[in-house]
Amino acid sequence: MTRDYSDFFPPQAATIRPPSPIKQYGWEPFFAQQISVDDLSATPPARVVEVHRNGLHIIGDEVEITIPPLPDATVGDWVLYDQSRPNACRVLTRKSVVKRRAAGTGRKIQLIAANIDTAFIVTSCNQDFNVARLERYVALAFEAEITPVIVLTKSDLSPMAEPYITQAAEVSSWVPVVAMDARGEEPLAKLAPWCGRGQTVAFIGSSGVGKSTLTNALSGTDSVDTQTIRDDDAKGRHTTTRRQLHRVPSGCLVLDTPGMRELQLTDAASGIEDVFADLVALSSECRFGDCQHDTEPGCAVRAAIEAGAIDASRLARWRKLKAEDAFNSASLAERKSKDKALGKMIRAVQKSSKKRD
Ligand SMILES: Nc1nc2c(ncn2[C@@H]2O[C@H](COP(=O)(O)OP(=O)(O)OP(=O)(O)O)[C@@H](O)[C@H]2O)c(=O)[nH]1
Ligand SMILES: [Zn+2]
Repeated sequence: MTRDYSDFFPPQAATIRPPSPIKQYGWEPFFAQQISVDDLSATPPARVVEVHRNGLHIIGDEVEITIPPLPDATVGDWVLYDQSRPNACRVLTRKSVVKRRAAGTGRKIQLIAANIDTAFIVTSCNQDFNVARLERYVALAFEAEITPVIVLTKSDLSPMAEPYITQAAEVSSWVPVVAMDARGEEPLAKLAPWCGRGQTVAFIGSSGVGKSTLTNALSGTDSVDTQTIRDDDAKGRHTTTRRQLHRVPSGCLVLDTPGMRELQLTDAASGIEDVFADLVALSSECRFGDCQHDTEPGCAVRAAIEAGAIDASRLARWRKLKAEDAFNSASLAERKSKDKALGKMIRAVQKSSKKRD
């Protein structure tokens, strides 16, 4: 009898080879279940890792190529690469998508990025810290179906980071808060839970809060600023054209697109409801279904404020965010309409946003 000793030997090289490119780029069952085995061999999946003016750079298993732009694809999308008709590649259903409305006529929806798993909402422990802004970004992430994480940088500069952490934690009980000095080793360890292999992350926040510093910390380099590709645009100004996913040593993919940094609140009604879920729940107990929580009798929201259970400023911020969203989401025609209520609300929002940033 021959005995099988194979269990005593180390695994064969073949079984420990690195994951396939698509796994490294975040391929997972959510996408796999959208395609048949036939699709898989005829039109292999590939991820859009970079968008530039004349095409989309895609990477898959044994595929790395630039294809013509597809009207409904953006950075982060998975496409089924059709070699014979590259300009007709199918875009797979997304796990998440960030969009915005273009300025100007038509206010068409523009896709910013797809299939982001985690949005790191970055602010610093100093005068940049602003609860209303955090709520706005968290609402955007919820709306886009992205996991938000609040990152407080410059904890080394503030003798008292604790009050900032407490306030950030009050934004939503669903959103973790991590504080750090973005310049050292801390980011790698503290962001690790969201930065595993194939995870796609993005940094959102105002200028100067440390987004590039954090990106460099994950990359283990200080190359982000210097690597930015800049093109002269028609007006002779320098604008960055880079919209790309880059892989970092931990195996996660960091999205770097200027559009992510300048997000407006648009079409985010349900994201706002999620951030203010406590107020939404209370509203359902108001006597009137359309209660404005103003002077109406039987208002559960005002009762909670009077009882000290919620802060009046939180109600004010909820209203402002809803108004801002309604304004930004309105079509041009709606904006021009003579609807007095909308006009009044728009003026109020414009006035308050001038004060804000
Ligand atoms: N002391 C300290 N400085 C930091 C920290 N994070 C960032 N900085 C510094 O703050 C400055 C701005 O950081 P950036 O990473 O360029 O900020 P950014 O968010 O990428 O800014 P934009 O590119 O303008 O959007 C740099 O000089 C950083 O070194 C931190 O945690 N502690
Ligand atoms: Zn009410």
